[in-house]
Amino acid sequence: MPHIHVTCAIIERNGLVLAARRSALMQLPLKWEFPGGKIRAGEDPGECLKREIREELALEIDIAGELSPATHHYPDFIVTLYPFICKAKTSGFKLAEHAEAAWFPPGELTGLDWAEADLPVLDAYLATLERKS
Ligand SMILES: Nc1nc2c([nH]c(=O)n2[C@@H]2O[C@H](COP(=O)(O)OP(=O)(O)OP(=O)(O)O)[C@@H](O)[C@H]2O)c(=O)[nH]1
Repeated sequence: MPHIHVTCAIIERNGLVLAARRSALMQLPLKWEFPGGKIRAGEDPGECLKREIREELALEIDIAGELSPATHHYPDFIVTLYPFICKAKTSGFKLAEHAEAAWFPPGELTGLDWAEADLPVLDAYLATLERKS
């Protein structure tokens, strides 16, 4: 079974968080995710993430922190997500691959239909916000 290693970005700006919806043509069609992508051989995960966010959303980010990696077994592949908490330098983005993307108040994120691997990541992120408040 293939095991892929994927960075993903929890991008914050003005108290909102960016979530993106996979296109109908992608794996896990129409599921919401934290945008990112596969780490290339020898690539630094943070650099991978900045590259992916630039390619997919034309957005520049700064990395502010990271959460523990989370491994999930889908029926046909295993993914380990490497989640980073990021700050967007601007609010505007341009979709290159996703069906849609939008800025959400953190409390609304749990209402989205997430890729299963993201659920523990979302919980861990929301827990960091609880600890801050
Ligand atoms: N980017 C991203 N992928 C996720 C998340 N959760 C999750 O299960 N995945 C899965 O991890 C894989 C990442 O693939 P991708 O298609 O986003 O990565 P990529 O841009 O490097 O792909 P490519 O090189 O095939 O174009 C997909 O199978 C996707 O369904 C997530 O939060 N973000």
